[in-house]
Amino acid sequence: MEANVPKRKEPSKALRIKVISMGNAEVGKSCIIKRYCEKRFVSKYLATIGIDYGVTKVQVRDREIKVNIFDMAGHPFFYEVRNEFYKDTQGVILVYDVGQKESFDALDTWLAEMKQELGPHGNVDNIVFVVCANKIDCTKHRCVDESEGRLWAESRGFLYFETSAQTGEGINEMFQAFYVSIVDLCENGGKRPPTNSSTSFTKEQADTIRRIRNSKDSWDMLGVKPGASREEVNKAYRKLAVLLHPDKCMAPGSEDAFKAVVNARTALLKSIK
Ligand SMILES: Nc1nc2c(ncn2[C@@H]2O[C@H](COP(=O)(O)OP(=O)(O)OP(=O)(O)O)[C@@H](O)[C@H]2O)c(=O)[nH]1
Repeated sequence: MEANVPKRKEPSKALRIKVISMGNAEVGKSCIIKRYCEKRFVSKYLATIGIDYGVTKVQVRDREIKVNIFDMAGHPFFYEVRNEFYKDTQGVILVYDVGQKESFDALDTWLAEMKQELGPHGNVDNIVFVVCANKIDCTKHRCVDESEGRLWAESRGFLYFETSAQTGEGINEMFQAFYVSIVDLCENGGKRPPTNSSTSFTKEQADTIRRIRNSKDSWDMLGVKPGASREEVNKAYRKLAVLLHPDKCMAPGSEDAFKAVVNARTALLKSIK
C-alpha cells in the first residue's frame, strides 16, 4: 500500500540568463546596475571601457536566477567591442537620460544596432526589453516627459520605468519586473508574454500621437494643407477625434494629443473666413 505522504516539491533548477545594458554614453547604465547590485551611487563619471561584466543571483517566485550582466559602453568608439555581445541575450536594459533628448532619440539606433548584429535569424521578439527613463531626480533639466517615453516603450511591447540611480527611485521595481518577465519568457517557451499596456492601443494611435507632438503648426497637426477649407478641417478633426478620444484610446499622451487637436481645430476655424 502506498503511504499517504505528500510529495515534496522539487526545487526548480536555477535558471541562467544573460542581460545587457544599452544606451548612449553617460545616461547612467553603470550607475543603475551598481545601485541595484551594490546599493550605492557613484557621482563621478568613469566611462565604461568596452564592456563591464558581473554575475549576480536573484530569486523570482521560487526560482533561483543566475544573472550574467554585460554593461556595454555607450560611446560609438566601442562599437567593435559591443557587437560581440548582443547574441544569446534574454533581457536588455535600454537607458536614456530624461534631460537629454538625443539620448531618447538614439533608442531607435540602439535597437537597429542590436538587430543588425543579431542578423536575419535573430529575433528581438524573444527578448525582454525594459526602457529606463533615467535621472528623473534632475527635474529642472527634464525635456522628455513620461508619456513620450512610455509611448515609445509600450508601443513596442517593452516595459517602461522612470528611474534615478542617484536616489534609487524605481530601480528595484524595474529590476523585479524585468526578471519576472524574463522568467515568464523562459517558461513560455522563449516567447515574450504580452504586456497589458501593449495591447491597449494600436500602432496607428501611437504614431498619430507622436505626429501630433512633432507638428509645427495647427494645419500640420490636423494633417491638412495650409489654406484648407472649413469642411476639410472638420473632416480631419473628426477622424482624429474618433482615433484619440480618451474613452477609446489608452495610449500614453492621448489626452494631451486630443486636447491639442481640439484647440488646433478651434484656432483654424476662427482664422478661416
Ligand atoms: N543626477 C543623476 N546623475 C546620474 C544618474 N545616473 C547616473 N548619473 C551620473 O551620470 C554620469 C554617467 O553615469 P554612468 O553610469 O557612468 O553612465 P553610462 O551610461 O554607464 O556611460 P558609459 O559607460 O560611457 O556608456 C555619472 O556622472 C553619474 O554619476 C541619476 O539617476 N541621476
